Amino acid sequence: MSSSFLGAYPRTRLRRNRRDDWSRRLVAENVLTAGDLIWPVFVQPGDGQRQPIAAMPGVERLTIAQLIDAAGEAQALGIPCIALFPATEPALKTEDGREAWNEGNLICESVRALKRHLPDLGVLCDVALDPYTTHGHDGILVEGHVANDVTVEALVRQTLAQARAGCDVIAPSDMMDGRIGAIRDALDAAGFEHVRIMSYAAKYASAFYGPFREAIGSKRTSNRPLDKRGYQMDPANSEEALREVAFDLEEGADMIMVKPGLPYLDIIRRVKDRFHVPTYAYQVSGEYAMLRGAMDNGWLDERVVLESLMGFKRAGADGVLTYFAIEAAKRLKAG
Ligand SMILES: NCC(=O)CCC(=O)O
Ligand SMILES: [Mg+2]
Repeated sequence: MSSSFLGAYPRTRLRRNRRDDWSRRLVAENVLTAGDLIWPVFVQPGDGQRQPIAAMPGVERLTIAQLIDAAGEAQALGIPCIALFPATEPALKTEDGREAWNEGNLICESVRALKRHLPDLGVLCDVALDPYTTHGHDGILVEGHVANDVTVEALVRQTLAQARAGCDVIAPSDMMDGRIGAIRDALDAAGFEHVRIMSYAAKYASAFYGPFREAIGSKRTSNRPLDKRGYQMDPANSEEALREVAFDLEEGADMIMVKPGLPYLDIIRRVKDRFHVPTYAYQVSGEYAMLRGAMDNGWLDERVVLESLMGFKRAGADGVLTYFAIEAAKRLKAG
């Protein structure tokens, strides 16, 4: 025991700094601001009503016109960037997911509209085939397995379509080997050397993505969830996550992501300590559903939103993709 604890009472009292609001703020080690948030938004075709997502109460699919309004609100709240995910019409889905590189697809049209109306808001586009394939896998199947290299060629086509539409951040979420290098080369060759890459570098095969699949309409009709363990990481592994991140950085990633968030805070910390690069967490749909469900039932109060986001900052994340972005930014503003 250190000498400060000798005698009847401690000389060093950690509670002193906790006594008042001003000194708590003065000693705070981490801060969470709206500038740390990326807001994922689901876009739907047509010009109908906002569509609720049953497993994500409070989250709705938006038409492009509704997206522009919502994105304007996000920007006004200080959120730097939004991420777009499409609810693709079933008729447009194919074995090879070719709608992904159709320059007129819902995502490309959304990006063009956003850039026209809100040129200073960052726009991030996911790169992977799952919203566009009939089978729901992130790539092209050959003999029942997602084939790496033909999928990478498809992802490059998808990337270029999104970059031409005006996308600022390409975010490959497919976990194919070598895709970051291929995408970087293709972007540079096409004159898009300013377009950033945020790699989903350590993306785990997780059951926490369940509600997302409903949101983009790639949920299986059978009860058996789609098995993506052939390309996404095993939750048992963390050394492997460091190798994934190392390769993606070598291949040219500007920012890297760990996904899901809350059950993988240890990975964020290890990645940050090892590589010292811009690192992001994705608080995924299942994490949103857990917290939202508990709040809606009165089992947890709403402070859990900012507390969960601060957890990512403390773990070493520079920012968080979160469906709570608007709500969190409003809370931060309210103080
Ligand atoms: N590529 C994006 C996702 O898979 C999101 C998962 C989620 O929010 O559950
Ligand atoms: Mg990889």
